[in-house]
Amino acid sequence: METDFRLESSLWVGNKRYRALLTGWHFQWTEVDKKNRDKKTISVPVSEVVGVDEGQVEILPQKSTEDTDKDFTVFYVKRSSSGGLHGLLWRLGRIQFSCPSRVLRDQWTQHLRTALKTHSPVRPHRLLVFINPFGGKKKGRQIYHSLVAPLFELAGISSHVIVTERANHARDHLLKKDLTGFDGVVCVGGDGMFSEILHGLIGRTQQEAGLCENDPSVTLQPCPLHIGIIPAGSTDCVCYATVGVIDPVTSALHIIIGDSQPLDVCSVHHTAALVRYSVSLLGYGFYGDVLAESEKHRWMGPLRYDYAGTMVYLSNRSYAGIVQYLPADPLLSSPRDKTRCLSGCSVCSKSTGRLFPHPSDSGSLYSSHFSQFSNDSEEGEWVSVEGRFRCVSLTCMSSSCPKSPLGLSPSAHLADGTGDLILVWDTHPLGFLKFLYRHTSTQDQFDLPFVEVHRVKAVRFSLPAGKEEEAFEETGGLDEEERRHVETISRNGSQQQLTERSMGQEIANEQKSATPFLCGLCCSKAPAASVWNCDGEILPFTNIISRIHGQLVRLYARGIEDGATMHSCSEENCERA
Ligand SMILES: Nc1ncnc2c1ncn2[C@@H]1O[C@H](COP(=O)(O)OP(=O)(O)OP(=O)(O)O)[C@@H](O)[C@H]1O
Ligand SMILES: CCCCCCCCCCCCC/C=C/[C@@H](O)[C@H](CO)NC(C)=O
Ligand SMILES: [Ca+2]
Repeated sequence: METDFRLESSLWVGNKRYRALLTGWHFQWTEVDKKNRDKKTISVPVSEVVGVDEGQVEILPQKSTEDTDKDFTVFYVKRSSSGGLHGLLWRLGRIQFSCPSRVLRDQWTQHLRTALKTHSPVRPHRLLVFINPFGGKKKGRQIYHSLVAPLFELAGISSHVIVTERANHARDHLLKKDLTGFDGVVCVGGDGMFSEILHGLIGRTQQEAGLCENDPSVTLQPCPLHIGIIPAGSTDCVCYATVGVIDPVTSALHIIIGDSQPLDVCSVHHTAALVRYSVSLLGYGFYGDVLAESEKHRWMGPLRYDYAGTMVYLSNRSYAGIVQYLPADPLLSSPRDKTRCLSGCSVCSKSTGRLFPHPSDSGSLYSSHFSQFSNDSEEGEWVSVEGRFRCVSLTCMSSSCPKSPLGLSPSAHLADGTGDLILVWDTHPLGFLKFLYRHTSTQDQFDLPFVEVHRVKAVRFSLPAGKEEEAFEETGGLDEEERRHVETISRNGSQQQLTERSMGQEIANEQKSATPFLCGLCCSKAPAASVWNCDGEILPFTNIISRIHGQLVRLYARGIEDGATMHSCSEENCERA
């Protein structure tokens, strides 16, 4: 196989002579001096070659080609350090070769193109792109058209672009419209836009598979379309945690070369109905209160989270609750094992076999039906704890973000089929501050006596008996519309739920009146219940059941690259800042 693509010859770059070599998996070029001695080599995996063009090609300020008949240009991924604890920035590298003859030039371009097709079979050809024109600093359109579209064009990707006109436009399109011919869906925006795509694609896939999303025991069908995220929001946590940097060009290059990163998704249910999906944070207590408080100060922009964080911290709240969880197999990994889920993570790779067993395998951990909601299953026993909590958080991944470079749970895995449940018991204000502060450094936030972390497959939360009534009275309970909503979901399935009612802003608005913080600093009586923050949306229910679905979606990403150990960095395909 390797030898089929082998091509080696002398080529020129400007007035320097190079020996270029294409083997099956790598394209490399080595400068050769006048005495025929090798100088530096640059080696690029074929899978990271973006495109090959005849002539001398420039893409900036716009694509132009000087069609000399002995030249060709190769575009490839070039890395540079992000300078932080995190991943590597990717840039478009470009090199123009001159050949002694046109025949040799054609041989090079043909061989490179064939190698590309053979070694990068999963590259997208056609993409559906949704741009939120109002996300983040409202630069989504500009980011896409100036930084991303020229790269897609260079790589021969055709895209159908939709600029969204309202919240849930992208989600509804994915649920209802013809998606034939698309290889993937790209969102240009923040975590809220990603969540729309997530809900649209998961819903569409289950609809087509005839599966009911309401039932937490149903094994959901993984989505066939990949998701690409071009970060252009005020919070881009999913992008940061799966790519390692928030950078539109890096993300566009991951999409172009067809990188594929499976991602666990948590479904959240109330009684017999799906409420929402979550990937980064399902948080009750502190994170719920911060979101509820920040919604009241949207005009502050991204600063509202800092403001709300401070106010909620000062309000010094804790909440009573019953948390039940189904532990994951402790022999496979632990949230305190000090490992990090990096590109090529072995824990996630091993999980793939467990999550998607061959039909002939018997006795697999994940049978076709989720029997984990009963205690008599061989898959483990539910553990129950009750008390007062500062916060209860569940995350399917590390949830690293610029504020917390290692994340809510630094050793969580993107695609191992489990989530990390973090229980922060009621404690004195300084203790809680220490816990929060440790998120911003490399200090272990779990190494505190009032903090527990468990790797889990499912979680239930309920208010203690008696408190339910109290919370219901404080929040006004479910209003008539919400009751109808739940009944509708139970009767008709979640598709109707998704299309009938936006789960986002309306709920946030309705719940504003119920926001615990309203009784916050100024009143004496602390509220009995907080609200759930589900990836930045407030949930309309307190008692919930959630289940982690392993590798339910795939992103155009590869996890965080560890700059220190990157093979290609040592081969000078890396520009260190
Ligand atoms: N055209 C539109 N008009 C209004 N809202 C929209 C539009 N398109 C998308 N949205 C909604 O905007 C919300 C926020 O979008 P996004 O995540 O892209 O930006 P953000 O600035 O990071 O968000 P946040 O305000 O949550 O931090 C999403 O939940 C999405 O549903
Ligand atoms: C004294 C310093 C306190 C610093 C506290 C830092 C804690 C940061 C933890 C951030 C976790 C973010 C998890 C991601 C959540 C997203 O799903 C969601 C939507 O974008 N974002 C928010 C803010 O809810
Ligand atoms: Ca996980």
